[in-house]
Amino acid sequence: MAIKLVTTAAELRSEGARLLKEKGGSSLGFVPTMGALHSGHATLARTAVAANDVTAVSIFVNPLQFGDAVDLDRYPRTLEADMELLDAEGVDLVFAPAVEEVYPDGQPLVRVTSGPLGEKWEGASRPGHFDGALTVVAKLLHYALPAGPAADGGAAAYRAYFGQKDAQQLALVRRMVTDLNFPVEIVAVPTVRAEDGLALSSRNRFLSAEEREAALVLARALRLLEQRASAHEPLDLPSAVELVRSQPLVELDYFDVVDPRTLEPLAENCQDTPFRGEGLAIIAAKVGPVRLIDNIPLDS
Ligand SMILES: Nc1ncnc2c1ncn2[C@@H]1O[C@H](COP(=O)(O)OP(=O)(O)OP(=O)(O)O)[C@@H](O)[C@H]1O
Ligand SMILES: CC(C)(CO)[C@@H](O)C(=O)[O-]
Ligand code: BAL
Repeated sequence: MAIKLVTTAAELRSEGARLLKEKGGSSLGFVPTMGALHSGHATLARTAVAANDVTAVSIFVNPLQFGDAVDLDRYPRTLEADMELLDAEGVDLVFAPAVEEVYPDGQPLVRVTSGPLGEKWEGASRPGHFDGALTVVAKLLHYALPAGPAADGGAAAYRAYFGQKDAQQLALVRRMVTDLNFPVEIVAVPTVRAEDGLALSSRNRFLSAEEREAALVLARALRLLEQRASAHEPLDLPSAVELVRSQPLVELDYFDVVDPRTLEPLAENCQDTPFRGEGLAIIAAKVGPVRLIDNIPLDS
């Protein structure tokens, strides 16, 4: 394997700098993950590798973003397989720190606050989740920041890749880097789906065959709205909600159409008038033991 595994922030820094120098490189791509990698993550890695001289991926199951200890304990950890997948995508460096490396003093006293944008939707169901996620993303972005000048003497370009599947996380990360002046470009990667439409997620493995089949209604309902939007028809959100509610194994949490940046509902656009403009249909539901989220951009 050409890929290299590092476990400390110091190693990540020195290896990153060494690789940039060795490749005469002027750009570093960084992909934060929690491991248990699937084709969605592979696409993030591939996108980063194609656009940068050096690519680093972090694998860290961040306790700070889990409210539920059971969810944290059972989160899948598959480092060996993850390394193989990333090696095949041409990733240079994997940063897989222990919890003590990231939080040497236990719980951090000072954290990033996600504000009102972090309290709605996913934040309402998982209180504190986005403060925990943004705090670790801030730390990871600092760890991976390319050191030293690029080959041409300027600063190395620094890009970080996030999936559109976690739309609220993406919107919050964008706000964080803007509001707090992080020197990194955030690149969004479209959601990768299974052939039947289910958005890939590390937690899908906990679905039984029957639950997985039932979960397809999420993507189906989103597609319905997408089709109506592109046909310039009224979205008729209530009928799409009804479709999801008709599936007994699916316990719907929320389903709405929102502004992609603020995640504020676009209520007036969802009923009887043809949909106009840009929106994002977002959905979350519990299917068996798993909380699933999905979304689809609407453009009309
Ligand atoms: N299907 C997907 N398509 C594109 N990007 C994805 C997909 N699934 C996850 N990602 C992105 O990969 C990065 C790491 O996500 P993470 O490790 O939490 O994986 P995950 O599959 O979302 O796991 P889970 O949903 O169980 O938390 C995030 O930026 C996330 O948005
Ligand atoms: C961005 C992230 C790696 C932070 O722990 C996580 O929330 C994820 O995998 O989406
Ligand atoms: N992909 C989002 C991370 C989480 O569910 O904790």
